[in-house]
Amino acid sequence: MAKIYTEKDASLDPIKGKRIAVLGYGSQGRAWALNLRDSGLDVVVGLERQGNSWKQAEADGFKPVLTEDAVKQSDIVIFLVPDMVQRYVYRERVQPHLREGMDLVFAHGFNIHYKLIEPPKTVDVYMVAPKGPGPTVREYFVHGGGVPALVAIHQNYSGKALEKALAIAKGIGATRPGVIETTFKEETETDLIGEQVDLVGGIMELMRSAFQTLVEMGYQPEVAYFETINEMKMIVDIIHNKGFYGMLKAVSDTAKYGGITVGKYVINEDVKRRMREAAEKVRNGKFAEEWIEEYNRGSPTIKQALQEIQNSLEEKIGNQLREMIERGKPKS
Ligand SMILES: NC(=O)c1ccc[n+]([C@@H]2O[C@H](COP(=O)([O-])OP(=O)(O)OC[C@H]3O[C@@H](n4cnc5c(N)ncnc54)[C@H](O)[C@@H]3O)[C@@H](O)[C@H]2O)c1
Ligand SMILES: CC(C)(O)[C@@H](O)C(=O)O
Ligand SMILES: [Mg+2]
Ligand SMILES: [Mg+2]
Repeated sequence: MAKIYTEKDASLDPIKGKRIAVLGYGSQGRAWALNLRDSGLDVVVGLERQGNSWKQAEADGFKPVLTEDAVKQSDIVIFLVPDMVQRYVYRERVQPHLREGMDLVFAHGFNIHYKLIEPPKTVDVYMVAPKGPGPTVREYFVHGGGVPALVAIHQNYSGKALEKALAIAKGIGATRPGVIETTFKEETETDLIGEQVDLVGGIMELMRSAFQTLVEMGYQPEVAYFETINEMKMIVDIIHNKGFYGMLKAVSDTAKYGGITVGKYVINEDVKRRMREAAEKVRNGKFAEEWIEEYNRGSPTIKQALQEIQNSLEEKIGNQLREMIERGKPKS
């Protein structure tokens, strides 16, 4: 059984009075900086230059400073810049100012697990990895909840790394639901595998393939959009609240029978074999190598795919229907 920590196991005391540098003010950076500040902690936002993130941080009431100035004045440094950028930020802005006893904190284990960053033994290195997108980390916190997270310790120089990881988790709201103890290896590999085969890649291509199938068969794209893409949230919300059994209870017997039989026919052993292949590429480091190379070439695959998706029929139809979709959303 996994070790789960909740509010009663965590205190802010181990990090009270310490200054926390949040490096990056994007998806997670903004959520963490705001949540930690609202939890009464001393946060400074560190950024590379005066761009959009800088303006956003100022609009939220922070006084951002350059990355290395944030590092110099802080005890705890949280890496919330993109994974591919972290090793450069570490090498150029963090490492030269590292002091014995400082903490390096990650929201995902990529750079530590694949040894792109190798900190000295005299600092604590730990992770608090929210299991949800940054804007949700903020939204749940504001409404009194929190997104569950994983915590892991890579280096425990002080002997207090777990207490501090739990304090950060509490500060962002994650101990309200609970946090699970893991390792950098388990978090990194499961996070990458999950987002590839399921959360990001799998679900998107499942929905797009279903949409395209209906349209290619001559059905109206608007009808196809509501059927294969828009309704997904409603079904997933029921799974989220009540599990698969609860979802199957909520749909018709016709949908139950069709779903149970055809689901396994479409998402078959062959699909699972490919999931396993993708997972092995994460485990043996091939995916990391491939992603680093893509990033070093200027991320052409990402750029091309974003353009293709933006111009796709499903996206255009979705944008056309967005007003209608918005009108139907609950008002409170
Ligand atoms: N996005 C998520 O919901 C999510 C969820 C869990 C964990 N994480 C992890 O959190 C970390 C941050 O990811 P994110 O998605 O929030 O990042 P992001 O892409 O939203 O980060 C953007 C921030 O990084 C800065 N930045 C971008 N390029 C930079 C560069 N070249 N040099 C310096 N700063 C640069 C931007 O100015 C901005 O402030 C990653 O380790 C990621 O794996 C993200
Ligand atoms: C939000 C996700 C997909 O769970 C996260 O892992 C990320 O990398 O953005
Ligand atoms: Mg991820
Ligand atoms: Mg994730």
